[in-house]
Order: sequence, then structure tokens, then C-alpha cells
Amino acid sequence: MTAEVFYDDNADLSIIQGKKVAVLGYGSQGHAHALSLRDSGVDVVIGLPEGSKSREKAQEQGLRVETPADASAWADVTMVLAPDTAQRKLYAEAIEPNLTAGKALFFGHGLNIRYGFITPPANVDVAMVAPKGPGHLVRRQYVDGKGVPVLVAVEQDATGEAFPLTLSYAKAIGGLRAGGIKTTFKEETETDLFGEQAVLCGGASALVQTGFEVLTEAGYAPEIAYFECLHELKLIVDLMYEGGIARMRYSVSDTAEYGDYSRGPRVIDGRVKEEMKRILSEVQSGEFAREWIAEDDNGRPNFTKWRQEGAAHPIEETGRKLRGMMSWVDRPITETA
Ligand SMILES: NC(=O)C1=CN([C@@H]2O[C@H](COP(=O)(O)OP(=O)(O)OC[C@H]3O[C@@H](n4cnc5c(N)ncnc54)[C@H](OP(=O)(O)O)[C@@H]3O)[C@@H](O)[C@H]2O)C=CC1
Ligand SMILES: CC[C@](O)(C(C)=O)C(=O)O
Ligand SMILES: [Mg+2]
Ligand SMILES: [Mg+2]
Repeated sequence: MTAEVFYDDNADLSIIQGKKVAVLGYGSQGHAHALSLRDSGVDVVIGLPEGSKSREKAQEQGLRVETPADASAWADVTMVLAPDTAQRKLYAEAIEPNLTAGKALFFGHGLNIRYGFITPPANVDVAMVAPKGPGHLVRRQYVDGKGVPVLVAVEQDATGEAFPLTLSYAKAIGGLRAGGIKTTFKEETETDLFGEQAVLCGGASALVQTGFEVLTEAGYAPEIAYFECLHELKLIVDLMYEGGIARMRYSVSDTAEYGDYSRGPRVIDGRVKEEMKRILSEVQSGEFAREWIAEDDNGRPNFTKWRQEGAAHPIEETGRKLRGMMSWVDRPITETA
């Protein structure tokens, strides 16, 4: 089935400009949505718990900060951009008591709705604007006059106006400059979780680290292994981004292209595909979501251990040293793009 794609001309910015919007959370996505909404002429308030370390950042950037409950009580539209693991409690304590009929509850990712951790009342709109990119780049692209594509979905249309409102919000954060694809909470959640686990974050990190390990364990210089397996990957992916895999293959040597066809499928082989299918099944059944919420409820023991191990991988030290010599590479990820 062909996806329906919406661009700036298909959305009316004045709809969201006429609403009071609470953005709960001021991290990667929260700061990007809030600053771009504000720059698009929308009345925005940030909702953060007392003592949150994000409060100072939001205030420094000229935004009004309230508690999540006060921000939700004030708002017509509440966008939930707290961590997925915090949303269940945040909803029960601060949002639900203030979610009166006709208001709208927005999400940047569908996990809590898809797996039933949050069930809003029937008399409110429930919708999603989910950027297909990291929040810091969502803001950077908006500032640069570009945009990161978004997925837009309406789970519940109590007012009959939920979809135009969703498109209007998506336009205000720059998403419709690149395109907004209409989808469902189910499709966004399942494809997003699969993509980040198997390809974008999990698959890519494991591929890079393993390539680096194979070269350094064979005695090659870590600096060469870093350039070969990590730094140059961005340049290769840039070509795919601009013109597809065919454009990348046009630009690399015939030798590289022959190695690509003859060796690539030996690395990403049938076993890898079978494992990807198992990962997708765990996403679809809710097994992954239940495991992750339980890990968080339990104080994140595995997450913390794996984060420490990842940060201690030799590729990180090599990269830090080399990036220090490339002023244009280590562009800091800041809250102002
Ligand atoms: N990261 C990304 O680029 C993407 C994220 N998403 C989705 O966006 C949502 C937000 O993720 P992300 O931006 O990564 O989150 P981050 O971890 O970057 O930021 C979370 C923010 O929420 C605040 N926070 C923590 N607890 C609460 C609470 N109880 N009430 C209100 N605010 C709270 C944090 O404050 P403090 O400083 O105190 O910790 C921080 O400001 C998730 O649903 C995620 O799946 C979707 C697309 C991409
Ligand atoms: C790829 C990871 C992501 O899904 C994203 C930036 O789109 C996330 O959850 O952060
Ligand atoms: Mg994503
Ligand atoms: Mg995600």
C-alpha cells in the first residue's frame, strides 16, 4: 500500500498557533519541539518536575517552565516527551487529572499507547508526531531551514479535528518540509523499535565495533581501524542518503563494489535475517516493551552495565583522540542546535 505523504502546503499552521501547547520533557526531542514551536509562533510551556536538571536549560532559552501537572492543566495540547519509561507514571499523576474533554494528548513515539501502559479517556484526541531522527538534528535542521521527516498518526479523534491539528503541529517543527507520512501508533511503534534495534543503533554499532575489533586484533593500527570502520561509514551513508545504495556504488571503486556484492551477504547472512525476524516478533508481541519497562522498574541494572561497557570500548578512546584533530567533526550536540 502506498503511504500518504503530507508537505507544508497540506497543513494550516494557524491551527497550532491558536492552541496552548505543553511540552513535557526537555531532552533530545523536547527541546527541539519546544524551541521550533516557539519560533513558529506557538504559545509553549515546558512541563518538568521540580528538581529536574533540564529546568535551567529551558529557562535559559527563554521558555516558561511549570510542573507537568500545571503545564497540562493550562494546555489545550499536551505533548509527552519524557522518557518512554517515565510516561506511565507521569500520565497517571500529572496528565490524566488535567485531561478534560476536547483536549489533545500528543506523543513523539507510540510505545505507551501501543502496549497499553497508558489508556486515555475517549473524550480527548490522541495523536502522534514522531520525527524520524534524533532530536538534536530535528532542531538543527529546523534552524537551517530544512526538516527531518515525521510520522503522523491519530489514535483517537474525539473532536473530529485531530488530524489537521496533528499536521499543523508537524509543520511547526519543520517536519513537513521533508514530509509527514500518515501511519498508525501500531506501525510507528513496531517499525521504530525494530529499526533502532536491528539496523540504526544496535545493528550499526555492533557492525562498527566488530569490524574495529577484527582489524585491531589482527595487529592493524587502531587509528586506521577507526577511520575505516566508523569515520568513513558516515561518508558512505551520506551517499546512500543522497542517492540510494546505487549512488554509493557509483561513487566507490569497482573493487569496492565487487567486494560489496561478493562479501557483504556473507556478513549479513541468512542467520542474521532470522535473528532480525526474532527481534521483530519480540517487538510485535510486546515482549521487548515488557522487558524494558521491567528493567527500568528494577533500576536498570543491565542497561547501566552495558552503557559502561560500551563507553569503555577501545574504539571510543581512539575516536576521541582523532576527532580532537578535526574541529569540523566534533560539532557539539547542544540544546540550541
Ligand atoms: N531521542 C530521540 O531523538 C527520539 C525520541 N523519541 C521519543 O521522544 C520521547 C522523549 O525521548 P528523548 O527526547 O530521547 O528523551 P530524553 O531522555 O532526551 O529527555 C527526557 C526529558 O524528560 C525529562 N523528564 C524525565 N522525567 C520526567 C517526568 N516525569 N516529567 C516530565 N519530564 C521528565 C528529562 O528531564 P531531566 O533532565 O530531569 O532528566 C528530560 O528533559 C520518547 O517517547 C522517545 O521514544 C522519538 C523520536 C526520536
Ligand atoms: C533511532 C533511534 C530513535 O528511534 C530515533 C532517533 O529515531 C530513538 O528512539 O531515539
Ligand atoms: Mg526513531
Ligand atoms: Mg525510537
